[in-house]
Amino acid sequence: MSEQQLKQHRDAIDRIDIEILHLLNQRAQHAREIGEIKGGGIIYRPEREAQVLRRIKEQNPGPLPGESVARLFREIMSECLALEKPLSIAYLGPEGTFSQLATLKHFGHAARTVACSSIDEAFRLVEARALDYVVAPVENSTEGAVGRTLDLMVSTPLKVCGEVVLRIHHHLLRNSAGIDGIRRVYAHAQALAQCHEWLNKNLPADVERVSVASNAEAARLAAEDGSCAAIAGQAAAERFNLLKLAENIEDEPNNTTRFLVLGHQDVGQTGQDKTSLIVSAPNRPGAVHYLLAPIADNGVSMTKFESRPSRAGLWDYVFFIDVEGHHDDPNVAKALQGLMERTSFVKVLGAYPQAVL
Ligand SMILES: O=C(O)C(=O)C[C@]1(C(=O)O)C=C[C@@H](O)C=C1
Repeated sequence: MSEQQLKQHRDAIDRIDIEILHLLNQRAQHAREIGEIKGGGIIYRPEREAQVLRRIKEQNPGPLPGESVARLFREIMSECLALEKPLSIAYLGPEGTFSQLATLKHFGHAARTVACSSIDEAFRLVEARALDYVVAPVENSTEGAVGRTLDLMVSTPLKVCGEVVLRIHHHLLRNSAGIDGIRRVYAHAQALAQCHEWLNKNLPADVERVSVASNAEAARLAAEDGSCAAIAGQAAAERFNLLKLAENIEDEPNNTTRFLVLGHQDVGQTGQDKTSLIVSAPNRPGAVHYLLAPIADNGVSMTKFESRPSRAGLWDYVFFIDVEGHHDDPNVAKALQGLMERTSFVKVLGAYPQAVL
């Protein structure tokens, strides 16, 4: 390519960048005016954001991939929303955890993310309206449910208004090169379990495995002591300046964690939604089958079914159920009505758009 051709393309990029700049600011001006119309009401509208991102993916002519343009527009909306009112989001800290990554993936980088010392504290701060939303891990594809989040959902007045699905990649991190001399590996219990086979194959049997409160805490400890390693993600590696001795060491290559976003609002329909609910059933043969019949009878698909012992009575269970559709969709509404006729405890946690990114 000649210098002349290069210059022509760069001149075109310069012109386009200025056009994009003006268009971005026009967009932001509309968002600011929408903020004034909302007049102190609810600013964050998950249903509208999902529609914007889905439309962008559908109408994307390329060559940029749909996922990439959706990520860019995620950030554009994040900045536009911050002009209306900056949001503060609680997550299970410290900084550098997968919960923080999930929060940024969902709300974009203009949101203020606030690290909390426990999932309980994160819920409490949002319940007390000190922060706007909480992002809490609810299930991992390899390790299953996050019990504490499920337990909190039974009693919280908060409503589920979104979901985030995050691919989880774990790395073996250390403050110097090579595996020799590692005496101990720190990680969150779930990360240790998710990398169990890799550790068996690749580290000497006498290396101690120590579970700590978070992956970021593991990275912090490994940064301080050269005889220790950590299992954690990219964000923690960067934050604590650690070397990656081995990448993507999770046993299950499609390892994903699903998070729920909770706040104080109801979310409208988008046509591609989920509804989360909790029901209880007595511990009798056939009770669960009888209870769930209205879901199948109304043609509603169940995407999750998780049982947990109820705190109320010995051997009674509560069931965490996700179904496709919004609780205002006619078939879902009928299924819920049927459930309510068959059990004394149904709590609809919320309806929200299916994850777009
Ligand atoms: O449509 C709105 O209600 C807006 O406030 C605009 C906008 C956007 O930037 O597109 C910003 C924040 C909302 O969460 C949804 C969309």
